[in-house]
Amino acid sequence: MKPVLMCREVSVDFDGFHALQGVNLEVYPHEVRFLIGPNGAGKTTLLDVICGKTRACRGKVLFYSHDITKMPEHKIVRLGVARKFQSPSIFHQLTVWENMELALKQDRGLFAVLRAKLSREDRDTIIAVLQRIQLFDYAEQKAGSLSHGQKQWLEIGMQLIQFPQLLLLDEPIAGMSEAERERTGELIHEIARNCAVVIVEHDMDFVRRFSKQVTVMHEGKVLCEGTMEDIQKNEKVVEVYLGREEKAC
Ligand SMILES: Nc1ncnc2c1ncn2[C@@H]1O[C@H](COP(=O)(O)OP(=O)(O)OP(=O)(O)O)[C@@H](O)[C@H]1O
Repeated sequence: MKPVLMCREVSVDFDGFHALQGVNLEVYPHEVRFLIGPNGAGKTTLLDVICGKTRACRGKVLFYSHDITKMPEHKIVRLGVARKFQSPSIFHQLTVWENMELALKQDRGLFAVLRAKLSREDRDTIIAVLQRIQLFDYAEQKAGSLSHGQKQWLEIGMQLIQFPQLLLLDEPIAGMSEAERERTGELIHEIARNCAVVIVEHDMDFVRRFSKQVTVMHEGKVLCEGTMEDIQKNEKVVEVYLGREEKAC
C-alpha cells in the first residue's frame, strides 16, 4: 500500500532555531496517527509544513506521489489535505447548514453562496456529513448557539465536505466534556474509513483509548513510533514526556 503522506528529512528553522530537524513520517490510508510529545517538540510545526502554512528549509513532503513541499496552501487543500486548527473558525451568526454551504463552495463569496440554489447532490452531501458529525438535528440553529464540542465537530464537518484524503487535527478534544471526547474519538475512527488522520494530542487517556500508532516527537525530531503500549515502555519517552505528564495529573 502506498503511503498517503511521506515526510522525508523535513527540517524547519525559525531565525536559526531548529524547530524540526530531519523528521521522517509515513502515514497510510485509513490510518489514525497520533503525534505526541512535550511542549515545543515541533508537532504543530510539522502539521504547518504538511498543509503549506510553514515552509521546510530542507526535506520533502509527499502527498501520494505529489511533491507538496513548496506548494501554496490553497493548492494543497485542493489536492485533498484538510487542516483543522485548535480554535473553531466558524461563522457564529450563520446556521449550521449555512456554514456547511460555505465550506462546500469555498471558492465563492458569502452572499453568492447563500443566494445560490444548491444542487440535489450538494444537499445530499451536506446531509450525509451533518449526520456523520451528529449535527443534522441542529442544521437550522445558529452555529454560535452550539456547545464547544459541537462547534469543533462542525468545523471537522466543514473539512470533510471537501472529501479530503488526509485530515490534520490539532488538539481536537481540548475543552470538551467527557461525552464529547468519547464521541470525537469514535468520529475520528469513522472518518478514517475514507481518509487518513494525523492528530496532535496531549490528553494521554484519549491517546491510550483511541490510538493504534503513535509518533513521539522531542526537540524537533521523531523520538520513537509504535503502539502506546510500546512507547510507554521506552525509557526516553518516559523521561522526556510521559513521566512529566503523569506527575502533572
Ligand atoms: N513562527 C515561529 N517563529 C519562531 N519560533 C516558532 C514559530 N512557531 C513555532 N516556533 C517554535 O518552534 C518550536 C516548536 O513549536 P511547536 O508549536 O511546533 O511545538 P508543539 O510540539 O506543537 O508544542 P505544543 O505542544 O506546546 O503546542 C517551539 O519552540 C516554538 O516556540
